[in-house]
Amino acid sequence: MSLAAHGVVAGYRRRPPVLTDVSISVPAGTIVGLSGPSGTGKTTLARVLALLDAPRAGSVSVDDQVATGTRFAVQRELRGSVAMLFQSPRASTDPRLSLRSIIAQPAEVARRPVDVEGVAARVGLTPDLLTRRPYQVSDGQLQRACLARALAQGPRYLICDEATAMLDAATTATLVRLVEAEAAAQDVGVLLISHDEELLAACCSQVSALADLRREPAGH
Ligand SMILES: Nc1ncnc2c1ncn2[C@@H]1O[C@H](COP(=O)(O)OP(=O)(O)OP(=O)(O)O)[C@@H](O)[C@H]1O
Repeated sequence: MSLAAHGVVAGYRRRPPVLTDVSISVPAGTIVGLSGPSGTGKTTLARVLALLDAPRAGSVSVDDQVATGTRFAVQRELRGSVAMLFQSPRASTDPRLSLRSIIAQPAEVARRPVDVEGVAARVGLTPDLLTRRPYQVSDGQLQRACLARALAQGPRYLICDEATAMLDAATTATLVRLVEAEAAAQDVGVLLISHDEELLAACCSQVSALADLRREPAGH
């Protein structure tokens, strides 16, 4: 059981591809680290693995089932199977919504029942915070709400793309412990993308540099 990219080629519009023949596997229940210099394509790979963007070539599979589309066009069985936690909780939340609505939204769109209080408790958000809007909570609290939103979808895999880069050391440690607990308790496979080599070494069973996942086409 794993989330896997097989020979993925991906990029933006007519520009040359950012990723060339990249393969990676994130086994269920494990935390795999991904490092690499800025601008080399980690977020691009994350978005392809999260079934948000389609690869130009190659494929993504979730528990051996190859994804046939992206977003809402992905086959029903894989919808919501990969969740993503982004770097900036403020950029990835609607400032007009309460934390309760933010957490519930993706599950509601997918017409799935969601236990907002339960999932909020799992990430350490007290009920009084659920009525607040993003500007009324700290970055750390908002990132917890984003994690709760991701978990509310019942994902089999979670991709954290520099999700702690804007948080202080103590909040980073708390968030990472929460993610570790989810991986262990729910058998969620996690891809942890970070520039922080110490963080990756501390919590990942395996760490890859993006450059090592890439095989240049023959002749290059
Ligand atoms: N929406 C987009 N349109 C066009 N080019 C893009 C877009 N997003 C990213 N790129 C380009 O693709 C390349 C890879 O970007 P990407 O964000 O995947 O790298 P990254 O390794 O995640 O970087 P960072 O560590 O800074 O987040 C960069 O050259 C970037 O400028």
